Amino acid sequence: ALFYAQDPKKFHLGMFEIGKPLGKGKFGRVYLARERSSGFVCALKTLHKSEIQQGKVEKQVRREIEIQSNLRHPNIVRLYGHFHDSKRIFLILEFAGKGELYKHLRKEHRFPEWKAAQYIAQMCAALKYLHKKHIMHRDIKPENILVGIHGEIKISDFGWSVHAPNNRRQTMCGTLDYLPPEMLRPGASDNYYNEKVDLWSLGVLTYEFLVGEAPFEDTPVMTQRRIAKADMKVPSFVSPEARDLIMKLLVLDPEKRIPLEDVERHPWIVKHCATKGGERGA
Ligand SMILES: CC(C)NC(=O)[C@H]1CCC[C@H]1Nc1nc(Nc2ccc(C(=O)N(C)C3CCN(C)CC3)cc2)ncc1C(F)(F)F
Repeated sequence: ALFYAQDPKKFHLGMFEIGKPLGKGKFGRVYLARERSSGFVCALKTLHKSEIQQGKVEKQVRREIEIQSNLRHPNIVRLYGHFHDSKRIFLILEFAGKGELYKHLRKEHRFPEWKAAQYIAQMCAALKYLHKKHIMHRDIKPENILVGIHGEIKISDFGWSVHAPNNRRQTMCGTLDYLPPEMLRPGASDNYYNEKVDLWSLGVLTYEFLVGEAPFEDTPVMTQRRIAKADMKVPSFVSPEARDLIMKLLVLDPEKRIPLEDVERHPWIVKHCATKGGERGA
């Protein structure tokens, strides 16, 4: 709300006091920043135009800005505005006080079931919000999730998100671990997939939170083969309820994956997430 004091069209670098670097994004650094007149603290993500042009990702960046600017959800990183100078594009983003989820996961090796269930419930809420707008994220993984000051999680990086249905083939970069089989299937020019791709990735995320590694982690060739057959083993230390949810999300046929409404009501989620007003009599 602080930003609305300014005319949204006139953001510029001089408006911000730049603080410590928060880390490196894909196309440039991210800095802690404070908007001078309001004192509002945010994250300023810089994208180098040269690298964007080389990477031929202008369209993706424009889409990321267009999509994320219109999203308002506690489990989605807010994009308040953007501006550019001769060399860089600047995204004015919500500052997440507890940083990058994947760093917490690496440090803790794996999350206790109560924490994993609460994170998955929050992911469900964010995905329900996106899917209602017919937006599929398509790149759900720990690296794209941040942690807010109260321990709540926030997804970001909408570079791969698109409005469903989508029958264009995009070249994916980075890890294959989270890709659903229908995005790996070769050929089929009318290759058609929809937001159910995010359900598969939610299953991979649940597995990785509880086990500490992705279910199909292997060499790239083997990973693709194992995804295509949903070939994975759930270790015995994972509770039967959690295993049940994972097996209902990692289903080859997108139509047979458990919908988000049923994920929210799943016994493993209900057991660990006291929903407000949902409590049964003690
Ligand atoms: C989803 C996307 C793919 N990821 C990103 O963009 C990454 C790329 C680099 C930073 C992050 N982007 C953001 N990070 C924050 N908060 C934040 C980050 C790092 C720390 C932290 O651990 N340190 C400073 C530590 C403190 C201790 N020292 C030792 C190491 C760094 C603490 C808070 N808020 C908003 C953003 C956002 F996204 F809005 F830009």
